[in-house]
Formats: sequence, C-alpha cells, structure tokens
Amino acid sequence: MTSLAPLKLGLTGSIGMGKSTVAAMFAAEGVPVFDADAEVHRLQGPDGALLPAIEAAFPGMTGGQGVDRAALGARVFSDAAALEALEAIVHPAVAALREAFLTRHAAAPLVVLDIPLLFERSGSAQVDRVAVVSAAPAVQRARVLARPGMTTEKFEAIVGKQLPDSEKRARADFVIPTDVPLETTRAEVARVIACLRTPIGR
Ligand SMILES: CC(C)(COP(=O)(O)OP(=O)(O)OC[C@H]1O[C@@H](n2cnc3c(N)ncnc32)[C@H](O)[C@@H]1O)[C@@H](O)C(=O)NCCC(=O)NCCS
Ligand SMILES: Nc1ncnc2c1ncn2[C@@H]1O[C@H](COP(=O)(O)OP(=O)(O)OP(=O)(O)O)[C@@H](O)[C@H]1O
Repeated sequence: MTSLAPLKLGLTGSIGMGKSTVAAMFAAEGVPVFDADAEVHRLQGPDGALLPAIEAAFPGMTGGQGVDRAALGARVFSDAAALEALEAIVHPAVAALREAFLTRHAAAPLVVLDIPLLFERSGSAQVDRVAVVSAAPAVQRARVLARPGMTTEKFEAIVGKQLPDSEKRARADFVIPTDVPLETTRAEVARVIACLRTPIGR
C-alpha cells in the first residue's frame, strides 16, 4: 500500500500578524508544526551551530548568549547585502532541519510549516496549501511597537522587506484572522484542519 506523504500546510504572515500564536493552535490540535523562527533562534542561541559562521561574517555580533539579535538586526535590516549574507548562512541550515522534520513526520496526514518568508523566498512551491495569518495594519503596528527594543524605523524596515499583507492574502488558500478574539481564530484553525483532513480538501 503506498503511504500518502503528509499534506504540507505552509503557515505565513508578516511581522506581528500572529504566526507563532496560530502555530501553537495547530499544535494544540495535534498537528506537527515546524517553526522556522524557533529553529533560527536555536541555531543563533548559546552554543548555536551557526555562531562560528555568523561571527566570521559579522565580527563582534556573537557572544556567550549567542547572537546579539538587536545589534545584528540593526546591522542587516538597513543593509540588503548584509541581510543576504546572513540569509545565505541561516536559510540552508533551516532547510536541512525542515527536511529532517518532514522525514520524522512522514506518516502524519497533515503537518504545518511555519515559515515567515514563505512567499518572499518562493517556499510556497514546497508546500501543498498556504494559510496566511492576517490582521488590520493598525493592529499589527500596535503589537510590534509594543515589543521591547522595537522602533518605528526597525518596524518599517522589516515590513518593507516583506511582501504586502494584501498580496499574501490574495495568494493564500486560507486567511486566518488574528484581529479577532482568540476563540474565533482557534475556530478558524479547526475549520482549516477539518477541510484539509477530508479527501476533497486534499
Ligand atoms: C537579524 C536577526 C538576528 C534579528 O533578530 P530579532 O530577534 O531582532 O528579530 P526576529 O528574528 O524576531 O525578526 C523580526 C521580524 O523580522 C522578520 N525577519 C527576520 N528575518 C528577515 C528577513 N531576512 N527578511 C525579512 N524579514 C525578516 C521576522 O519574520 C520577524 O517578523 C534575525 O531576524 C535573523 O537572523 N534574520 C535572518 C534569518 C531569517 O531570514 N529569518 C526569518 C525566516 S526563517
Ligand atoms: N486572535 C488572535 N490570534 C493570534 N494572535 C493574537 C490574537 N489576538 C491577539 N493576539 C496577539 O497577537 C500577538 C501575535 O504575536 P505573534 O508572536 O504570534 O506574531 P508573529 O507573526 O509570530 O510575530 P513575528 O513575525 O514577529 O514572529 C500575540 O501577542 C498574540 O497574543
């Protein structure tokens, strides 16, 4: 009997739209989730596998606690070439971890790949369906600017590097609203799972 590979749902959305929160809702429903951002934090954290390569490319940006995220963010979000150099170090490592995750969960009917830059780095070709988490711009802005160390300049630099939310919504199979009560978002997550678990949804 041929084993069906998992249906791969890409989960994406711009900064502060609610990817991590919605990914946790899928996980709570028993769906295996690959969290690319969490893997990047591990790779860049204390004893992270990428620290030597990042220190070589960006001297002084790592220490006992791993990458100095604020300093490296300030360095790369205002310099396209520097961001490209950092991505060239990080993205292949994340891709290898993503393949290991898919192998580990080969028998699951459905898996979620939480990838912030799914559309920006043509990752959508590697998934079967795409769900975009989305909220009104004012809600997104308020959430992100409330974060410690975040500035308007950094927020706008990051948003400027990400595909507009309207474009992501237009390209998505599912749009999961996050500027609504958590229960409403959770119900939408359950609906997406139910849809993808039926043969028609596949
Ligand atoms: C530069 C770094 C150290 C800054 O860390 P910091 O904790 O300050 O920001 P954080 O990682 O939480 O990202 C903040 C926001 O920027 C977005 N973002 C991160 N990297 C990028 C990128 N290369 N292009 C566009 N947006 C990005 C994230 O999706 C998030 O919405 C970090 O963002 C990083 O290493 N980025 C490069 C790797 C990458 O592309 N990661 C995102 C996809 S896996
Ligand atoms: N209905 C909702 N669904 C999801 N998040 C919500 C909702 N209502 C409020 N929030 C809040 O919005 C914030 C979303 O932040 P979260 O870290 O999930 O976004 P993100 O897209 O992962 O951000 P980043 O791209 O910076 O990693 C959280 O603080 C969450 O509690």
